[in-house]
Amino acid sequence: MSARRVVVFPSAAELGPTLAHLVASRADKALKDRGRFTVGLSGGSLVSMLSKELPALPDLDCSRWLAGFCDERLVPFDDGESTYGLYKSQLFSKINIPDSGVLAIDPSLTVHECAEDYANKLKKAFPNEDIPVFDVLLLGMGPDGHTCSLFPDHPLLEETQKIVAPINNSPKPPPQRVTMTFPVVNSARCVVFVSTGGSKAAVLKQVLEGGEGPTLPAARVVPSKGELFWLIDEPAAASLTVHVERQSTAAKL
Ligand SMILES: O=C1O[C@H](COP(=O)(O)O)[C@@H](O)[C@H](O)[C@H]1O
Repeated sequence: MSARRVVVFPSAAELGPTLAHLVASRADKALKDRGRFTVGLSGGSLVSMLSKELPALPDLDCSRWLAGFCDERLVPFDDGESTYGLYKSQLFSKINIPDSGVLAIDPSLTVHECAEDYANKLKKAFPNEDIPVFDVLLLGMGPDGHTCSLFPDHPLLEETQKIVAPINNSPKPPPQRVTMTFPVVNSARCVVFVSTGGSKAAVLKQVLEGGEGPTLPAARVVPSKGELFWLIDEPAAASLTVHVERQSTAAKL
């Protein structure tokens, strides 16, 4: 386990370019070391940030990228809630990632079949690993402390066998989703949380500093060998007392 780095930016506008540089630098390393770059994407606010910042990087070559989804909502791709649908129209259309480089769910299946099908796609994409080891997982955190579709007090938090699990009763709509489980999340080489806005301040304090009550899902993300970054803005960091790094402009991490 390497040290957690909490990096605070004045606003999301300064944070975005640093996120893009971080992804690009880990992609360069992965391409040199292993000939491909594997990245797990999350939905929510990350979609627009990545879709703005990644295409703005000069010379970004995504031809050997493999992008999966840390979680996905079980809705048709043309539904506004589909994370794949949003990335397809906002990001994949602007970068040179091949269709074969995107591992999407099959939304026509039942939620259980869909989770199994997506797990099989991951196993095929990572044939030499019992648990897929992604180069980078990009995560968000909801105001309740959930990450991926791993929600507080949900039995899925204890899942140790499956690499992808179905969820039928997500407290945040839509109710049916599939999600990577903690064994996959904590096997990644690098995990990057992005959390912005004052609505995240209280939960961020609990996740990063602890407190009473059960450990929130986002606080259970502790990569066993990989790096862990929290990229946050000043409003989200407002209540923190732990050590943080402050950056006023785009930085290389
Ligand atoms: O529902 C979801 O929410 C989380 C957090 O989203 P945010 O908008 O608060 O950043 C997201 O990471 C997850 O992928 C998504 O399915």
